[in-house]
Amino acid sequence: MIEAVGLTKRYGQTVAVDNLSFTVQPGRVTGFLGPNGAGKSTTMRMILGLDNPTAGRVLIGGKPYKQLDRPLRTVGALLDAKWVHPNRSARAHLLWLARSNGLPARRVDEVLELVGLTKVAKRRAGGFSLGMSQRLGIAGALLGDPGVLLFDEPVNGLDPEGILWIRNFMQGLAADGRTVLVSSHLLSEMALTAEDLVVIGRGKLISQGSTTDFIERSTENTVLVRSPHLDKLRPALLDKGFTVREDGDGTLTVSGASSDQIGDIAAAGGVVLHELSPQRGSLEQAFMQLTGDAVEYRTDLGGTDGVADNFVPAGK
Ligand SMILES: Nc1ncnc2c1ncn2[C@@H]1O[C@H](COP(=O)(O)OP(=O)(O)OP(=O)(O)O)[C@@H](O)[C@H]1O
Repeated sequence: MIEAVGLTKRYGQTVAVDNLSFTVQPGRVTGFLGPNGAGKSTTMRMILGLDNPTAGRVLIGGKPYKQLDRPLRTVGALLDAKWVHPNRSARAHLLWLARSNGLPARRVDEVLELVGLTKVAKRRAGGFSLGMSQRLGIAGALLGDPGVLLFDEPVNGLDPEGILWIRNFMQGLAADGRTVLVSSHLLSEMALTAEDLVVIGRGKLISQGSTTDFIERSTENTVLVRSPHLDKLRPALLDKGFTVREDGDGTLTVSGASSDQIGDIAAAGGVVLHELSPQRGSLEQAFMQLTGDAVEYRTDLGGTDGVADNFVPAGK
């Protein structure tokens, strides 16, 4: 478990992390989300003892990182996949990491196998594709067989196969009972990967809880109805107090009613339906809704499109 209490980090005038409290539970993947500059990387660095909090604390299994006896056996992290000597082979890189942390060499071969790099273990890491580099970074994080894992943007720049592999792998680690915290700007991917979310903006906590709750709380569930008899159905729905929006293409979007209710009303009025489909809000819509005011830089394009552009950092 990771537990942050009143965590704060100031760099001069900038408050990067502001009185942030949250917990990350074992046995599930927790997504760490926030607009650019929200303080995610700074928080991860503080969890890993790479940066000292100005105030507050963050504990891993009840202890600050610096008090862990054998840190690599407690927590593993992938912060920067390219953090590897380019002329070293994958195996040599991991052996160096293992030796400097008192871990046995046989563990290197185990983690290479786990991430599927055994066949290329002797190739120089500098020539690796991004996907292979991410796997090597993950192998490094797993060396000490830690119960807590942190991944900063692990799917950035990966192809769909690489993204799927990382998703399954992280979910497998969580299913083993590990605590897995992962930051990402790919919200559709996070919606599939993370059961829980910690969402921050301008260094402050915006939301913590299950991904499903986060989406349901901040988006509206509607039902799309297609029928050749909208003129008959519309007044019947309004009569029941539901909100109806005419979409202009032979469909209605109904708020406040379940598809069962709409189906019953249609049947009672002898209205033929060609489509009746519940529309769920997306993580992206929920994120826009809840983090709108916390965006550090915003172009004035209007609408959510302009805001969305700011969430995808250049080069990330
Ligand atoms: N070493 C530093 N010195 C000064 N300011 C810093 C430093 N590190 C981070 N900051 C500032 O702290 C704030 C939070 O940055 P951080 O990199 O933690 O955000 P982030 O959520 O990881 O952003 P991104 O999604 O763009 O990676 C930003 O305003 C950033 O400019």
